[in-house]
Amino acid sequence: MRRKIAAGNWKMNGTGADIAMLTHLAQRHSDPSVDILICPPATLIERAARAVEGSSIRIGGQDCHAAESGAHTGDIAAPMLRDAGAGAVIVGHSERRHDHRETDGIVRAKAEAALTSGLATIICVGETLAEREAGTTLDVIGGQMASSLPDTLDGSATMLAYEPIWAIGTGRVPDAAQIAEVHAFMRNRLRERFGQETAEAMRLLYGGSVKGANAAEIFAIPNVDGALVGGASLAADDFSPIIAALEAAR
Ligand SMILES: O=C[C@H](O)COP(=O)(O)O
Repeated sequence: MRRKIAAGNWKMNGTGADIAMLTHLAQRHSDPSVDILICPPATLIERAARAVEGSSIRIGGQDCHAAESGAHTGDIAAPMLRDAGAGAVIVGHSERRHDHRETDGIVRAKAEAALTSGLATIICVGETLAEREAGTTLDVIGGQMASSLPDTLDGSATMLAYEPIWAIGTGRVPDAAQIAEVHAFMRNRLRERFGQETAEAMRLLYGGSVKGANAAEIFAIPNVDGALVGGASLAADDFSPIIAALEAAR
């Protein structure tokens, strides 16, 4: 049975003052029946990890470099994230793919580095609005999966996040049938490539305008094992109802 996960991606938001949010969240969810992960900006990882010590909240990075160390100004290696207190990392977010021109090959190398370092790894895929409207969504997702996922992976340490780009930060969410179709497709593709055991162990997250108000409906969709939440993960009052909806969906 896959344990559900509510993952928050703070993106380029947050300063030291926002660490208090984590303490509130930890108090509200002292014994959660789902995993809770917060990925703050790199500047806050160490402080965040210290703030949630002894609680069930885990801290993750938003990106890592494919190399273990070296001359890569401004980048952060997976072992550095571990050292700072992170237990997970997101790779291949559409904002990284777009802003930093990260290709599937780069995402795959990052995922390999993250998994090798012992970080739980969330690999993101998702189509643009033009691709959705052209009817090529499954081709796009299939292609991203084929080229962004490492050939060998630990299903329990690897998560796949479906994030339609047109739903990120827009308030626009695919309908339940659209999410169900993509998630079933992803599970099947995983089964074909990695076998039943790995495919069943991998958690599939949905991301894109998840809020307290739509969380229950999204979590009722088959093959949705949790969410990758942006805007609504910044405040405990917004993220908490999403965690509660996920717990109720078990
Ligand atoms: O990583 C999170 C996603 O990009 C979703 O962001 P959002 O919840 O603000 O739409």
